[in-house]
Amino acid sequence: MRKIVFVTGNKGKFQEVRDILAVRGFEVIQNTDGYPELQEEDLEPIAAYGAKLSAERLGMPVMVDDSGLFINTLNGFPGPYSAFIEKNLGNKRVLKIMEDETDRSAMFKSVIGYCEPGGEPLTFTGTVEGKIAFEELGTGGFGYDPIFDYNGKTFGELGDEFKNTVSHRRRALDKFLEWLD
Ligand SMILES: O=P(O)(O)OP(=O)(O)OP(=O)(O)OC[C@H]1O[C@@H](n2cnc3c(O)ncnc32)[C@H](O)[C@@H]1O
Ligand SMILES: [Mg+2]
Repeated sequence: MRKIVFVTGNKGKFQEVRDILAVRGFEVIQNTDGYPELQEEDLEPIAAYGAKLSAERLGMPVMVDDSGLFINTLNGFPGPYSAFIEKNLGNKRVLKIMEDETDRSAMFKSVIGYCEPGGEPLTFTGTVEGKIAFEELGTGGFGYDPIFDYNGKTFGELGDEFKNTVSHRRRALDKFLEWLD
């Protein structure tokens, strides 16, 4: 089994990456040392910086995952601020902001950053389109999953096993694995 270190403090992300990569013959080891997240307009530079910094600090190849929810009618908000908004407002307040909006289209995006010590960071991006639900539904997943509607059911309702076949994270990891091979 090939081993890979994943720097993240997010248990939900770790479990998904672990499950998706296990099937492909990887053992994923979580490292919770963290890295300062740049304030950027998009996720790629945040993931690249986090991967580079972590690879040098730990002295081994590492991966990170910077992800977020982009709501079209809010010009992509919360996007790179997704963690901050999740923590400080939460799903109920996001639903409140979206209360009177008819365009509910949204996108989840995941950027996997990978770097080896002394090397340049690489990024692999995956997205999935959906809609902001009108209420929180389901107990699966984590974070924004209960309000992210994918073809009529939320990721919270659909559960991890299904989510992992179509998610932004799965799509980003597919690209990463293709590159690794
Ligand atoms: O330690 P790190 O990896 O940075 O963990 P984090 O939770 O801070 O993660 P991000 O900086 O990437 O912020 C992304 C936010 O979006 C949420 N999120 C990311 N992927 C998600 C997914 O697949 N489903 C639901 N919410 C998600 C996540 O819970 C965070 O609040
Ligand atoms: Mg974070």
